This record gives sequence, structure tokens and C-alpha cells, in this order.
Amino acid sequence: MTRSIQLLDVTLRDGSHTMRHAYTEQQVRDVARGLGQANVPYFEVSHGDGLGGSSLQYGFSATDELQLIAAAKEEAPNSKIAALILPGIGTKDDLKAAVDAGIQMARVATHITEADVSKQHIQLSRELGLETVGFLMMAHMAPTTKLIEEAKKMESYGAEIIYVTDSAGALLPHEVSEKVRALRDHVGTKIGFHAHNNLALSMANTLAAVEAGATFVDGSLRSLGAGSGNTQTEVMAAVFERMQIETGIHLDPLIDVANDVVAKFMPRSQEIDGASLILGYAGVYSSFLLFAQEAAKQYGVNEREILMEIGNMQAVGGQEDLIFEVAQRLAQGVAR
Ligand SMILES: C[C@H](O)CC(=O)C(=O)O
Ligand SMILES: [Mn+2]
Repeated sequence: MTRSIQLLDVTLRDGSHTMRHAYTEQQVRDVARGLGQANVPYFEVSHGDGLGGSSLQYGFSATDELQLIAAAKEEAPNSKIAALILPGIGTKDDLKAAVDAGIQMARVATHITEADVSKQHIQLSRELGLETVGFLMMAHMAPTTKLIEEAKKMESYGAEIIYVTDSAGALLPHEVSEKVRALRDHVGTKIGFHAHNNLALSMANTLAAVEAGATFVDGSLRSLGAGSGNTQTEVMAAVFERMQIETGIHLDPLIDVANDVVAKFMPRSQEIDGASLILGYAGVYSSFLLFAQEAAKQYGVNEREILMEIGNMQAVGGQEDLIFEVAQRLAQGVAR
């Protein structure tokens, strides 16, 4: 039997963190056109922290995300455009406006233990006729029994696909296998997996997820995403082709857009440096990296020390302010 996988590219959303939310409409058009020409079935466009993320807390977008979504849709009419939405950041009105701009999928994201807050957004997404994903972030922070509990809640609200999201790039392959297999055995939805490469495990973890039953996997071109980035989309497409797993993707134009478009504007290559390694090692939200680097500079302290402390404190998305408090305390030599 031929196996098939749906590949979802997040360059224009997770990559927005690394781009400091400064994507221009032209960059988005160029990437979207390339993804469309490569027949990528799904790709995500929005502020890095999802719809409505443009703010003082998370960083202002240089260009309105609705304008970016509409531009992407024009360039890639045959791909489905997804938008991430975090209840508490993105509102129901943001979701409705994104539908008008052209999205066909909503990915409703919560912390791994907080699925309750996704109910209204998931229900609205279904009412609006969107393909609807429950996106459970920081999956390393809860045992598999809890993951099943939270996934069942999202399923009961109407989610059609549930993602195990390794936001910190902290999961090991056997942990990914265990979590995805447990969802396959206990939840009736399709299963997805989203990786970060902070421990150089994103491809291994993606393959572990696929072997365990995931049929949706995320990637970004040249790995352009928070921290050390995501599984590299074009590499993943090549590996799946070698494994005779059907993706429907045309490899050549995909490599072209990665090399000729994304590589030209990305601020740095997505290597694993000392700080991004610590994200995976200490289990820290990947989008905290740039905040930690800024705080380290501001207070004259070591960025790795900040990240280790944030990991010890088990900080979660939305606690970006804590990074600066930790840096200040370290600068004053004050223990927690
Ligand atoms: C808002 C986060 O960047 C979502 C995500 O991609 C992750 O948790 O990983
Ligand atoms: Mn991510």
C-alpha cells in the first residue's frame, strides 16, 4: 500500500519569529509562489505567535498579516493556507477576517495542559467551514496520559487533526513515537507533528512520528523557524520520496524556492548554536531565543544562563516578560 503524508510548510509563520515579524509582502509573494509551484498542499501565514500576535508583547508585524495572507492566496491558489491562532491572543474576529483574506485551515494552539481554552475557537473554525487543527504546544512538558486527555477535549470540540507540537525541540525520538502512538490508539482524529531542531533531532523525530501514525508533518524552507528552526521542508520532501511516501510535492521547484528565495533574505543560517541548543536541552519555548539574547545584551549576562533558568522555572508561551526579570536578577546576582 502506498503511504501518503500531508506536508505543511510554516516558513511564513514560524519563520516570522526569526524574521522579527518583518516579512514584506514581496517576500511572502515570492515564497508562496514557489510553494504553489512545488504543489505544497498546505502552508501557514501569520504573525509568528498567530493571528493578532502583532503587539508590544510579541513584536509588531511590519506588514498586516491579513494583507500577507491575501497576497499568498493570490500567488498559490491551489495550496490551502493555514493560520495559527492562540486563544487569548487571536480573537474570533481575527479568525473571521483571516477567512475573508483566504485561509482554509485554522490551527488552534494551546499549551499542552490548556486545551479547555480552545473550545470556542475550534467550534467557530468548524462553523466557518475551515479544516480544523488542535495544536498542543510544549508537548515535552506533560506525560502522555495528559496529552491523551487534552487531545480528547479538542476532539470533542470538533478538531479534525491533533498535533503533537515539540515547541522546545526537546523531545527524543522514542518519546515522539510513544506520544503519537498513544494518540493513534486513543483519539479518532488524524495526527500531526511539528518539530524544532534544537537538538538536531527534527528529522529523526518527524520520521518517528510518521512511523507511529502521524499523517501531517510541518517543516520550513531552509529550516526558517524559531530557535534552530523546524524540520527542513525540502529535505523532508526528498526523504519521503526516497522512502516512497507520497507527498504530491515537486522537489525541484521546492529546492529552488528554498535556495533562491528564502536563503537570500533569512537573517542568518539556522545552525544550532550554544543558545539554541540550550532551548532543546532545558525545554524552553523556541521563540524565547531572541528575547533571551536581547535581555542578555541589555543586562550584560549570559544568554545560556537565562535560558537554563527559564527552563528550570518551566516557563510557558506568554511569559516573555519573565525572561527580562530573570536577566535582571542574574545581573544583580540574586538567586530565585
Ligand atoms: C506560537 C508558537 O510559535 C507556535 C509554534 O510553532 C510552536 O509552539 O512550536
Ligand atoms: Mn514552532
